[in-house]
Amino acid sequence: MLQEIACPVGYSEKMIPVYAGSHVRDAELQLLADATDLGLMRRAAAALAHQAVLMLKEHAGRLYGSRVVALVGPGNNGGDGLFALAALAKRGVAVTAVLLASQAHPEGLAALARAGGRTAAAKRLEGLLEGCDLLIDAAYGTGLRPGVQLPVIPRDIPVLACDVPSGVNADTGAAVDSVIPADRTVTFGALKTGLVVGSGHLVSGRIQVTDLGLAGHLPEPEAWVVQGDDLSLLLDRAQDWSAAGKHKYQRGVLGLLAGSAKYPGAAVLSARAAVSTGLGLLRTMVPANVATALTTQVPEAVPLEGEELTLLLARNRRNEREGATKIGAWAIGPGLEDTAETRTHLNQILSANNPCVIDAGALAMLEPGEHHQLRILTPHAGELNALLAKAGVRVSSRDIAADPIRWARWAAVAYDCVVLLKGSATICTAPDGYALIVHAATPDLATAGSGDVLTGILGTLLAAANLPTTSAAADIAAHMHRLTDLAAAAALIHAHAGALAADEGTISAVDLLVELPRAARDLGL
Ligand SMILES: NC(=O)C1=CN([C@@H]2O[C@H](COP(=O)(O)OP(=O)(O)OC[C@H]3O[C@@H](n4cnc5c(N)ncnc54)[C@H](O)[C@@H]3O)[C@@H](O)[C@H]2O)[C@@H](O)CC1
Repeated sequence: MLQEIACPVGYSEKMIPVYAGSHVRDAELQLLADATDLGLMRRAAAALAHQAVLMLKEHAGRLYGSRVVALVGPGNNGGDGLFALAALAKRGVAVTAVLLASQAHPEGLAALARAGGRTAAAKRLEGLLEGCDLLIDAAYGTGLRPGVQLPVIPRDIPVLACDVPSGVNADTGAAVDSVIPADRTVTFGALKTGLVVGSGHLVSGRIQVTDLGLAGHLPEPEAWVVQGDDLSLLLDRAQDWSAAGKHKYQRGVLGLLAGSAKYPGAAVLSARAAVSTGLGLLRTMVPANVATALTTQVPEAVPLEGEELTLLLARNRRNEREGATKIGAWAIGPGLEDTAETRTHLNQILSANNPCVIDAGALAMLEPGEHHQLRILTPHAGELNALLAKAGVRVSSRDIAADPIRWARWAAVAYDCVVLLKGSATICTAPDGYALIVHAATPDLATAGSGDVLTGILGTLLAAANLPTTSAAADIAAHMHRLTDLAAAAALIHAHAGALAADEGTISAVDLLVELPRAARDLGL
């Protein structure tokens, strides 16, 4: 789902910085050490009440006489909820704070009582939800500890989450089974990691970031969320992308090693995606039984035989000095099966040190520990799991879902390359921790062949980026960042193609291909 994120003006020029929830909490505490009043909480509560008003107008069609129930926890999150209820009560809304614990924020309780709001015990929640126009979830925010059990809220009641949907770990995106999904989340001080990845991303709804003046108290962001209009920024950091005046070799030559009798379509999908993204020339290495289908469906592709590969890789090395490589990058893996021949080709290609994207079948043939390769691995959670296991790191798919940035980073370090972890929130990360997050526009992107399309898009971007081979890379960290930018750029184009295709109904990988040229053009490629 495309996550709509609204930020205050001036919050971020382009990419939206993301911070671990606990870092934001620390920054708030630092700020409070300077100012001991309830200023921050009042500002947070005012923003929460404002969004509640918008939601009431949208869903109930009125403000006066509407009914709002808030789940109020024992900490400051509950305090925010109580002050917000008080503000709503002053505007004629019938408000009730359902107290989940024996204690609640004292000043918040006093403000609610002064405004004429009511409190109720948790056992009365079910009855109070009947006829309720809006539920404010102010049970737990960044202070959540493990082991919480939350009440079930009927799906037809709109939910506004205070800071973080209760049950979500704001540092990681993990969520308890009883998490309360929100239609909208007002988050305070900064966008939190837990809202944009993992399960947290799926239950946060539309996000409104409220500035609390924490700048100067926050550490470096943990990651950035990138959206469609960030594409040019991501690409421009790598090079001049205008195709004007370039011949086909300068627009990029991509080698594709893909396909098998079992998965012939994967090679075709990657090849078509590469060509549709504006590649100069595609050279394809596929098994004989896939070649005919590929030539028929991608007539632009020029087949590459085993012997020619050896010659070409040698020529690549010679031409590098003249600045004109014959194959600029490789896309390896879609539909690939582990055979002796495949391994020979794979090793040949990898030893040439061209920038490459490694996907699907090729991931299973990769070993950790080779250093300084300009590679992007594109696993889904299951493949990441296997990659980590080979590197001696035992985690379950559930662990990965609960803290995807962390495990994607582990793999990036173990394989010393960029990792693009696919998911409804795709995470692109370099070994030094630089990370970008791209949200899928539609859950339908999780369809067979969708990853093959992504590999083709990314292959084209890599080929056109004219990156040096490893030996020429003076500053490997800077190059890893460029690869991360390109990986996120490919994910953005892929996501936008998905959004365009979803406008027409449910989507298949072929629908993505059809929309690719328009998606690339819309985003300014
Ligand atoms: N610190 C500040 O200055 C500000 C904090 N704000 C709000 O404060 C929140 C953080 O406040 P807190 O640090 O008080 O944390 P929370 O209010 O999120 O939760 C902490 C409270 O919940 C209890 N708790 C946590 N997990 C539990 C579990 N599993 N079972 C039972 N009880 C559990 C804790 O014992 C504690 O009483 C933010 O999310 C935000 O909503 C905002 O008001 C802005 C300013």
